[in-house]
Amino acid sequence: MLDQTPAIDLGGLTYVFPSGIVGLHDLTLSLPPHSRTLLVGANGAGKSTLLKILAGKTLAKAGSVKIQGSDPFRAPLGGITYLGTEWAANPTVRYDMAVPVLLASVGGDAFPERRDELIDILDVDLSWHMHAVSDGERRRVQLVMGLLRPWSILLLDEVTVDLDVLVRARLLDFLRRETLARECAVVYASHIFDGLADWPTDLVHIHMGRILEHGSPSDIISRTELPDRPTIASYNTNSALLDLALKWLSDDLKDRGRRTDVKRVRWEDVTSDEKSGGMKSDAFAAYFKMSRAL
Ligand SMILES: Nc1ncnc2c1ncn2[C@@H]1O[C@H](COP(=O)(O)OP(=O)(O)OP(=O)(O)O)[C@@H](O)[C@H]1O
Repeated sequence: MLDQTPAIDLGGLTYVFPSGIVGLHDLTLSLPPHSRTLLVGANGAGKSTLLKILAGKTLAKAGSVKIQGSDPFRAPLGGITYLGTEWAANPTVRYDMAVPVLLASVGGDAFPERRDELIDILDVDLSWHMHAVSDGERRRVQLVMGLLRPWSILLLDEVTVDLDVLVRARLLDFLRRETLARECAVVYASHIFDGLADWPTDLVHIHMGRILEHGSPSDIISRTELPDRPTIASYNTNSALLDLALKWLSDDLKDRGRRTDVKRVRWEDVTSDEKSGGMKSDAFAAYFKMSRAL
């Protein structure tokens, strides 16, 4: 019988920052094995916050998070790989260090075939030294290091932004092949939709810490009325996915309203009633909207 355990399963997940600001509100989401999920949302929507919780880096205040049936914070399974942009800013990856030394330090020799395939796909030059590479070249090394060990859940937070289009396309193709060949899943937050039309199996629209939509791109695109004219004057696209993202983010902006029109409210300002059971009350929704719009 096929294993039906979802790759990722969230039940009423709510996350509150230490400052008291609500970051994620009541997220319920199930992503199957072999899925490739694209998180779509404006800057500040909550994508990184969610990816860090999935990676087990932060503990959510309420609700449940299960990665292949286990809580990634309390009972980490291993096999979760999180790749974010902060790695490249770490001074230690800007020392005069040869790339083969770095790859060996993360166990490259244990996966020689995979290592060599990734070096080829990401077009990494083994004579590079980390103090003398471009941002995109440094990113390629990060990706080879991060993808070396076969992961079961891969969480990518905008790490393809500084890759050239060819390397990005080859990387996305590699990830697609991985999800087809093994029981693994990818969640990818990106603002770049070029070439992604056929890549995701799942789209998740996040707005101000809430999931507004989840489904397959074809289902969502077929049920969404997309404007026949560009959402932004003189910005013409040939991609239904990009049109959808532009529509979602335009609607989100209207829904959020002007930043100057909202006042900051904190978690403790919400009554204990609303925190415990009435999360969907108008008062909580208004609180949540205000807290996220600042
Ligand atoms: N430590 C913090 N305390 C309070 N609020 C925070 C904290 N860190 C982030 N935020 C807020 O949480 C919201 C979500 O941030 P997050 O980084 O998850 O957004 P994002 O969707 O990944 O955005 P981007 O596309 O810009 O990367 C933002 O409004 C941000 O200002």
